[in-house]
Amino acid sequence: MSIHIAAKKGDIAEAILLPGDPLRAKFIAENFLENPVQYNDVRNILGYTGTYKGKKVSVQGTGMGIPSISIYVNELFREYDVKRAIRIGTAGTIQKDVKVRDMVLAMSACTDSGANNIRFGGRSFAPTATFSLLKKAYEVAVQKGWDPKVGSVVSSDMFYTEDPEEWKMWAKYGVLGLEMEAAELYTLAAKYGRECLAILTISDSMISHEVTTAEERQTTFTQMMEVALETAIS
Ligand SMILES: O=P(O)(O)O[C@H]1O[C@H](CO)[C@@H](O)[C@H]1O
Ligand SMILES: O=c1cc[nH]c(=O)[nH]1
Repeated sequence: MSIHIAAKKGDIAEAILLPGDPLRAKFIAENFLENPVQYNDVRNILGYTGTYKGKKVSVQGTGMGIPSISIYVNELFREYDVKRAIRIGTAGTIQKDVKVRDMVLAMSACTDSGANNIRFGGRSFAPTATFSLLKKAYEVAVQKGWDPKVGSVVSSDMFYTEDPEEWKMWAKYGVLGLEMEAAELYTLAAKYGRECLAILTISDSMISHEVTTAEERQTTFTQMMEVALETAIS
């Protein structure tokens, strides 16, 4: 047991998928894993372990934002020996050629978060995905006939920014989309020497203002789930 996860050592696989939404974790467990067992319901942050194509995989919600994912990933790395952590999240597009429902593989994650300012005393760390996972996820997606976009995202502390046009500054620098957790996952993976990747589905557009429903975000972004599971067991 850790403070926020009610699992015994060994209950959680070395490879884990990390959606922000705990109900996305439940959906994956119920629709993709064989013999899923729920190991966590503390704070309704649901966690499950099962097998995928015969290999042990876990999936667990992280909640929204860097402080929340930081708690779960710290505990998963320190107390459960998780070795491979793949975030599967949603993001807002800030580029015209990245459309709603597109898949984004986050090669790197910029951030405005206070977390890395505290850690690095104002110096700038470059949170980066593990190349072998990025390569595998890209190959799986392409092999399935999908068209993943690869590039940087920004993990922001603010969903509702003071300046609603702030995203344009990131867009000018080629950043593909907005989300709220990848930079912390990548930073902690670097600290603990683990593998990490964030696979995102575009759920809304800052440019066209197109949005998807909560139901869609929970249950229909299955391409990234499949790519994440194939990458997790590779
Ligand atoms: O869909 P998830 O994984 O929660 O990811 C995105 O959605 C939430 C905001 O709606 C933030 O957590 C953001 O990173
Ligand atoms: O953090 C997020 C997630 C989805 N869409 C956004 O605009 N921001």
